[in-house]
Amino acid sequence: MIAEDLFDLAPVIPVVVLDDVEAAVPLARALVEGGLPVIEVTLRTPSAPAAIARIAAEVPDAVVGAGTVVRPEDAERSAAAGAKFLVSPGCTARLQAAMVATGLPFLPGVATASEAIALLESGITAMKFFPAEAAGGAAYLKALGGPLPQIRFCPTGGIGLRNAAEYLALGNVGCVGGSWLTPADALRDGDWDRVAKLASEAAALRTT
Ligand SMILES: O=C(O)C(=O)C[C@H](O)[C@H](O)COP(=O)(O)O
Repeated sequence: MIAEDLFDLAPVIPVVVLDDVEAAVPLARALVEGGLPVIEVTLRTPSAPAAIARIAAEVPDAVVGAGTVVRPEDAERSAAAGAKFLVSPGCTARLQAAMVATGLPFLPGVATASEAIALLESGITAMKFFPAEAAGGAAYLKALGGPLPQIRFCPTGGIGLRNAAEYLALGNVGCVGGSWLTPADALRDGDWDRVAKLASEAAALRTT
């Protein structure tokens, strides 16, 4: 799998912050059932590597990756846990080298033309655009597509059902990411029906 393949699997990548590792498998099943098989588990919580491992082992239809990869060792331990892809909010040469070394597809984060060009110099054409809304939103991303049409982005940060379609309509957007599919209270209460419903609403967004 290459990073661009993630764009073809689903219009939305749920960004998951998991405290309870026991929630990982039912949560992943609910997202898959709703039509969103690509799942990003952020490394913001200590349970993330175990959650990734559980989903990789027990939910074969899910494509589980690691988010909030900010240190080289984050890339290594995510790969060891069984992550199928990596996502970072920004990128440095060291972090890029560590992600490349895993052999996994990855979406490095950028917010400016210079950051995007630096990655293009390494042949990387799939990137995360973060923080999407705060950095300028769909209008900004559309403008980047003028001089840099070869890059496809996964915008993340401030995206929800209300504005996802605006991004997905852009030619340089492969998919969008966001945490709105997995509200903290739904995870706490084990309300998997609600998660599946949010996922199916989002899965229906694909316009192409
Ligand atoms: O954790 C990471 O790797 C990030 O880079 C940031 C997340 O993608 C966003 O925080 C999700 O944004 P919201 O949907 O606005 O909650």
